[in-house]
Amino acid sequence: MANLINSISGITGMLSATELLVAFVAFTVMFLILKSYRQKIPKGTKKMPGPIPLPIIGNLLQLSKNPHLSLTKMSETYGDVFQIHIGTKPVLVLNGLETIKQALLKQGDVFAGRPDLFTFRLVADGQSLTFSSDSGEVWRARRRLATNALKTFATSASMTSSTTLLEEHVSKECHYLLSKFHQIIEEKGEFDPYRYVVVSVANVICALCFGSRYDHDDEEFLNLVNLTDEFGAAAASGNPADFIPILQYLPSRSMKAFVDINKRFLAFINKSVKEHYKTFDKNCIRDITDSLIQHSQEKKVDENSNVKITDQKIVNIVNDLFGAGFDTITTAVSWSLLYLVAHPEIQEKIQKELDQVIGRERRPTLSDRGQLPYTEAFILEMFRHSSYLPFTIPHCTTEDTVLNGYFIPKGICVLVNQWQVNHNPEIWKDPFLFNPDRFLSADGTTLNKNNIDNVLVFGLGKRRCLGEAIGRMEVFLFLTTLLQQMQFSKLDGDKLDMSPQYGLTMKHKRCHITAKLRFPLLSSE
Ligand code: HEM
Repeated sequence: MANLINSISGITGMLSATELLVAFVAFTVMFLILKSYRQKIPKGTKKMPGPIPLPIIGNLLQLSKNPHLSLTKMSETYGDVFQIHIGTKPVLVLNGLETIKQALLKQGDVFAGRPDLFTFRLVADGQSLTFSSDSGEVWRARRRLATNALKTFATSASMTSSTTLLEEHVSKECHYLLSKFHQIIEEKGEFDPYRYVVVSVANVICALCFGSRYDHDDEEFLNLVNLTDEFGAAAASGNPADFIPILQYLPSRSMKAFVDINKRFLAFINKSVKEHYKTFDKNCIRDITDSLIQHSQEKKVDENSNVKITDQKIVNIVNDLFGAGFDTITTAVSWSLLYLVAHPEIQEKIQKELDQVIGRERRPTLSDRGQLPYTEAFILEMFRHSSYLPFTIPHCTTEDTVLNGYFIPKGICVLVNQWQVNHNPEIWKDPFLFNPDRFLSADGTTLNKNNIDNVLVFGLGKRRCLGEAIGRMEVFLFLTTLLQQMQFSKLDGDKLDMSPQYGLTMKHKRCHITAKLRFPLLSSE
């Protein structure tokens, strides 16, 4: 003991008063940070496991450039429920299908919140149905309105034919898209599929929301719909700026771009909404925007509850539908084209099935879905293998709870790892192999229901994607219509780079492919 005191006094003798003060402050700060990491755990529950955080930055370095991969790796050590720290903020990471079902389905209300994140506040002036932290009565009523509006303007029957409005819009856009592909191939021999698919898909949701469409060469529209890469990068799960407040004040090129994108998006939507107000006629409801204006004027938002919603919060639901309705589907179609050129034998099998079931005289319709099991299996495998929405949008807990015996505090940000579920070797044999057959019965004639339910792409429970049905229909219609009439292939000698770039939706690098018509284009009628 005497030795220890001697050595301490020896050391202090060598230090100045200023150095001692700095050491004391550093020690106190460390102590306070470590104390802030310690949680009080109620009796009978366990503390969540997880990697030890560093002061100030937490586990930021371990997240790496691909958080879905690093968090999946961590789940092998810590299990389905674990905690990391981004900065000093705790974040819960959920893995494993059964655990995720337990949280989002069985304890759905508790896990239905959205965290109050810096980037989320920048979307739609903080009024977004999807990203704002509102998860109470107002969010529920807005969600119902959005769901009903989509149903009315997408899946109801068209006045002019026996198909749905969605089929009509997709069929028209596919015709323009195929003509455009054909024209570009004649001129240049190759094309960047994403560049054209995004306009066609955005035109479908534009038709539903605003009753309008734009040309493939409309620069203003092109600039708007091509902003999604930067949006997805900033809104991705685990953005440090959402958790380390000082980063919000430092100059950042990507954050400036994100603010700018949101402003431009809002300006585009507001312009369309304004025009709708000017020409609104309650006896002629033309599209989703009109129907939302009508709801706001008649205040028939929700007959079952007394919830009061501002007109603005009703009408700007169209912002969420437009934003969510094109990036997700464009990314699906574009990944599909890449898988098809990487696996020409799979493309050939799909085309054989299309020729047998649909032939070459008419276009595919939704009623063909049941007769095209191989095509459906391909779409499921594209969703699973790419897992291009690696996490759902972050959730947060609305009250203290217990999951798998672990204590989960109220208000904790929750990352739901869809990628881990879709690549879990306990569910999927050879998870990294692209193999549509895994979704088919042994004789290849029917889909395997159990495996379908194991793919996680649209989230689950209260916050599950409200456009899921339309999303699945649209991906099916775009792909079958394109593949029926055109054969796609990679450029000679080209090595496809299929590595995904991390974001809210993960995209492949832009690339060029080529294509040829399988028979003369079907007419637009
Ligand atoms: C293939 C296409 C699509 C995929 C893969 C997809 C996926 C997702 C995912 C993963 C979420 C987050 C779920 C969660 O946080 O737990 C979500 C939310 C949402 N999606 Fe989709 N989506 C697609 C298409 C669409 C379409 C076409 C629309 C509407 C036109 C749409 C509207 C929404 C909305 C409004 C939310 C937020 C729901 C809420 O917070 O209550 N989505 N989607």
